[in-house]
Amino acid sequence: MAETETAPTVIVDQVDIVYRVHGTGAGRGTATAALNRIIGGRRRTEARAGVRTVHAVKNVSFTARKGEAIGLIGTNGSGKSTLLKAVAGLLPVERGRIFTDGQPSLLGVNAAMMNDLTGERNVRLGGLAMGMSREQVAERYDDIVEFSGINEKGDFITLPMRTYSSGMAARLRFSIAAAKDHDVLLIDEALATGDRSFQKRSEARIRELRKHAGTVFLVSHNNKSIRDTCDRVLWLERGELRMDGPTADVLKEYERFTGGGKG
Ligand SMILES: Nc1ncnc2c1ncn2[C@@H]1O[C@H](COP(=O)(O)OP(=O)(O)OP(=O)(O)O)[C@@H](O)[C@H]1O
Repeated sequence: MAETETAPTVIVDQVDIVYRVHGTGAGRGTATAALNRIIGGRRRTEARAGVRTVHAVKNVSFTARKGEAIGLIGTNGSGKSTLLKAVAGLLPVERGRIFTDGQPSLLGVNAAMMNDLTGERNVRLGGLAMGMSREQVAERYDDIVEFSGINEKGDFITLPMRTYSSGMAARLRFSIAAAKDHDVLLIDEALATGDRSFQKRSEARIRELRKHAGTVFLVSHNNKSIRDTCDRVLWLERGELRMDGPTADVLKEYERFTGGGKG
């Protein structure tokens, strides 16, 4: 075995994920064309019965190891968030298997925060939800707020979350989750928000989490964040894993793909 090879934390083995949307009005226009492309014979019956299916992830396999920070890239709708949710155990797979070591924590911009409660209450409840004890939350509270930068322009932490911009809310979410060590931390776009100094703090924290032998996944449209944070990148396109390799190699191909238009 290679000296650098550490223990696997996530194994994704030939995974397919299909969304089924129940409703009326299916089977018209471009939706039909898209459906016909993505569904097999077995599911045409469902389509006729008004069940729309979206084959969001197709035959994806990879193994993640301790200490790795892995970027997930791909154009809109390519299946990045879907794959992350499945690794977090929040979505069932249609085919294949996902093994994870411990309970992965998903940190997304859509993660549940209670808008009518203050930032402070959300930090305390969010910390508990992340598995910290009451004492740990109390001990880390000041650091979490400082890390988030929420109070830089006033005492926002005592105001309800609904008064926050989406960037502030995303920063607070990241700060709560980052206050704890995770075996597997899944981050969806958190770093795309926030100013440069918050991004720098986040990147430094991700490096720390990696030192504590965790694995970090980062979904982002910000190639610079990916470059600064990740040593390996998975590129998904239309649900398929198009490339898996060192960050520089994958980003080079991806930038050629996105920057090159049709050519
Ligand atoms: N809850 C859902 N129900 C039905 N289809 C969905 C659902 N969520 C996502 N999809 C579809 O699955 C496909 C993959 O979506 P996903 O959000 O995983 O892509 P993404 O790469 O994260 O996109 P983006 O970069 O735009 O955030 C898309 O075609 C999307 O429309």
